[in-house]
Amino acid sequence: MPLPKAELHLHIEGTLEPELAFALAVRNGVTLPYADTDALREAYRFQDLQSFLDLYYGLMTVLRTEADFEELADAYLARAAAQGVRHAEIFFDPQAHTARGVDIGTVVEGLGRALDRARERHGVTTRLILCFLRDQSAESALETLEAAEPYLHRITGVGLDSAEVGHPPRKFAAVYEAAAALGLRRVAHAGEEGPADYVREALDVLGVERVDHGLRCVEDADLVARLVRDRVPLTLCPLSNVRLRAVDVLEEHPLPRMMDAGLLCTVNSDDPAYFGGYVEDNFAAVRQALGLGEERLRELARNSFEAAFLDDDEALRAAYLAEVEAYTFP
Ligand code: HPA
Ligand SMILES: [Zn+2]
Repeated sequence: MPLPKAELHLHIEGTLEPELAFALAVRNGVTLPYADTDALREAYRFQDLQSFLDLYYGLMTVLRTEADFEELADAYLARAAAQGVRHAEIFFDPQAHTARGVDIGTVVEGLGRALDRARERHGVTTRLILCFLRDQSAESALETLEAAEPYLHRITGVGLDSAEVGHPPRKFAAVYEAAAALGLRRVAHAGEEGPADYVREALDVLGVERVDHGLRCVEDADLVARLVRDRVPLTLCPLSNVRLRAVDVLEEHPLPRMMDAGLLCTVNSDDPAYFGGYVEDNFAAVRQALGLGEERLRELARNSFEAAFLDDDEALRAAYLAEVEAYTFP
C-alpha cells in the first residue's frame, strides 16, 4: 500500500493517456496526426515547456462532450487512488476548450460528474481549480472567470498556467482581484521556467496561497527566507522538471536542499500521461534518485495535506494526517 497523500498539482488534461485519446478520437470523428498510440508516445520528446504545450493542446481536441470529460477524470481518479492519493486538487484549462467551441459548462459539468462520485468510487476527495492560460490576454481571463460564474459552486480556486516566460503574474492582477472578491482561493504556476521574481510577484500582486513549481526560488535567498517564514507551500513536480528540462537529471533536483532549507515542499505529477508517471511514481523516483529516507517521504505526505484546501473540513484533514503518521513503509 503506497503512502497516503494529497495531489495538489495535476492538470486533468495532462492525464489523457494515448489509449483514451485514440478511443475518444474515434468516438468524436477527430483525426489525430499519429498512426497509433506508439507513434503518439514517440512524439513525447520535449525540449522545453512550449514543445510540451504544443502537443498537450493538440491532443486535447479529442475532448468534446460531458461524457469525455467525465471519463477522463474518472480514469485519473482510479489511477490516483491506486497510488495512495486520498485527496486531489485538480486543475483544468477552460480556455483550451472554449477556444475550439466546447462550452465551459460542458467541461465543468463533465468533470463534476466524475468528482461527485470520486469519494464513493475511489475513496478520493476532490477540489477543482480553474486555470487561466497566461499566454492569452488578461481580458480573456476575465471573460473566462465571468463564464465560470454559474459553476462556482464546483470551483474552489483559480490558478495560472501555460507558457510562463514573458507572461509575468502582474498581467493577471485584475482577474485575481475579481477571483478573490468571489471567495476563490488563489494559486499560480511561477518559477518553473520563469525567474524567481515571478514567484515574488505571484505572492505580492496575485496574493497566491501556494506556488505551483516555484523551483527557481532557490536562486533568491531572500525569497527562500520569506517562503520558509510564511510557510508558503510549493507544489513540485520532479518528473515533469526532468522531461521539460527545468533540471538536467533527477539526481540534481533541488528537492532535498529545499526541504533542508525548511521550505514546505510537496511532490506531484503535473501531467502524468506525458511525463512518465503518476504521483507515487514521482515519490518512488525521488526516493531512488535523491536517496530520500522514510521520514522525508512522510514529511512530503504530511505537507500535502497541510497545504490542501481542506479548511472547510478540518476533521478530514486531521484524519488524513493521522493516516500519514500511522503509515508503515513496506
Ligand atoms: O507544467 C506545466 N506548466 C505550465 N503550464 C502547464 N499546463 C499544463 N502543464 C503545465
Ligand atoms: Zn503544472
